[in-house]
Amino acid sequence: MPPKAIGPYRVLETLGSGGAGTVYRALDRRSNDEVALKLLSTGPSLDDRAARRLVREFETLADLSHPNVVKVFEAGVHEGWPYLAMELIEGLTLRHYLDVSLGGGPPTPPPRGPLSIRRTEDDDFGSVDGPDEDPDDDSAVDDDDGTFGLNAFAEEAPSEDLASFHGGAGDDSDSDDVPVDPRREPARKASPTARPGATPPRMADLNRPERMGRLKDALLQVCEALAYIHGHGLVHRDLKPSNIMVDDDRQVRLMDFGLAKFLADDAGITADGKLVGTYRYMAPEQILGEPLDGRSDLYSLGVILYELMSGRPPFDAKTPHELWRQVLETEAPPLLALNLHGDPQLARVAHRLIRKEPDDRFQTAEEVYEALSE
Ligand SMILES: Nc1ncnc2c1ncn2[C@@H]1O[C@H](COP(=O)(O)OP(=O)(O)OP(=O)(O)O)[C@@H](O)[C@H]1O
Repeated sequence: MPPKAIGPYRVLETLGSGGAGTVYRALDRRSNDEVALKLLSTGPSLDDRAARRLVREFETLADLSHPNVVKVFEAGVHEGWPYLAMELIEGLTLRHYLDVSLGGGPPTPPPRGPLSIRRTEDDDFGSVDGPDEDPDDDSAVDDDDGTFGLNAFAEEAPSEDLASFHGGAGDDSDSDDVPVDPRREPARKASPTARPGATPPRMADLNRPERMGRLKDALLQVCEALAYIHGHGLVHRDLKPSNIMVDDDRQVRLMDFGLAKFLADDAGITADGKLVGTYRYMAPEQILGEPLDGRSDLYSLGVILYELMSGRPPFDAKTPHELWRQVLETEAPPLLALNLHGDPQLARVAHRLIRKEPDDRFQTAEEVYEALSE
């Protein structure tokens, strides 16, 4: 049962839950405006000092204003748990917006005018209707036939407990002060990722011009948002498809910005030893607990692009340990080997974004924007 009220907000319904808490549709009783209210269920225990820090950090965010960054209104504390009031987005997360496994994705929005962002004249966003595909054809075939597995679009649970990778309860090793050490053997598998009942889409579905147009359009807007926050000296730290929402007008909003930083220290580790972020999208330097900058977000953007183009993440493993090994040591399979008819320019952009060394990636979101526009 959701709470009836949180601070000055009346809770109307539950919108969804994630690793860090639950999001409600709520009414601000002071203004009668509807907001999205995120009640965090993880994080520091909120003594007075932590509560002051929460309010201070989110005051900074509330000052930010960009059409592609979700507006944060205020932060508060409800029965010891922090909450954030933010702009209510009527739309879908990027994953669902581009999900072809549910019978072709959401209804095609009507064509709209140019976005408020820069765009080159020859951008090709494809026809709105796309080529004829049989929506009933859900034949499950394997990767060799050009489709991908059931768990291709799923995400892992974030904030896995590092202690669980250190040999379990009997392990008295230095788990408290070791941020992330991929050489350690994990004690258990990563959370299950398959989405029950999902039908593997075909590569032809992934490559539909209408879908590729939506993907490119959304990513250009993500670049705008990243350029803005990086320009303010901030790093998102947990960029992934579920933290990107697309509203009914196809306007993208970057979500959960600032949360990872609030929940963790500079190395991305929480007070109780958890790594904040979502493994699949983490840059090598983030896994290693090294200092992050905007290029770490660009790595995450590359994973998103690779995954949404090929139907599988660049590094796919059953355990965090194996995933970290791959991210640190191996090269991702060529995207165009997985998706023979994928867009070569977008594939090049994805591969450059997921380079291991930040210096070898695109250096700014503006550069990525330009490359996506070519
Ligand atoms: N501002 C918002 N407006 C409308 N719906 C929202 C908003 N923020 C979140 N939601 C909805 O609530 C769901 C849960 O969001 P939440 O941020 O808790 O989870 P997540 O991003 O999927 O995972 P995590 O917190 O682990 O990163 C989202 O998938 C989205 O559908």
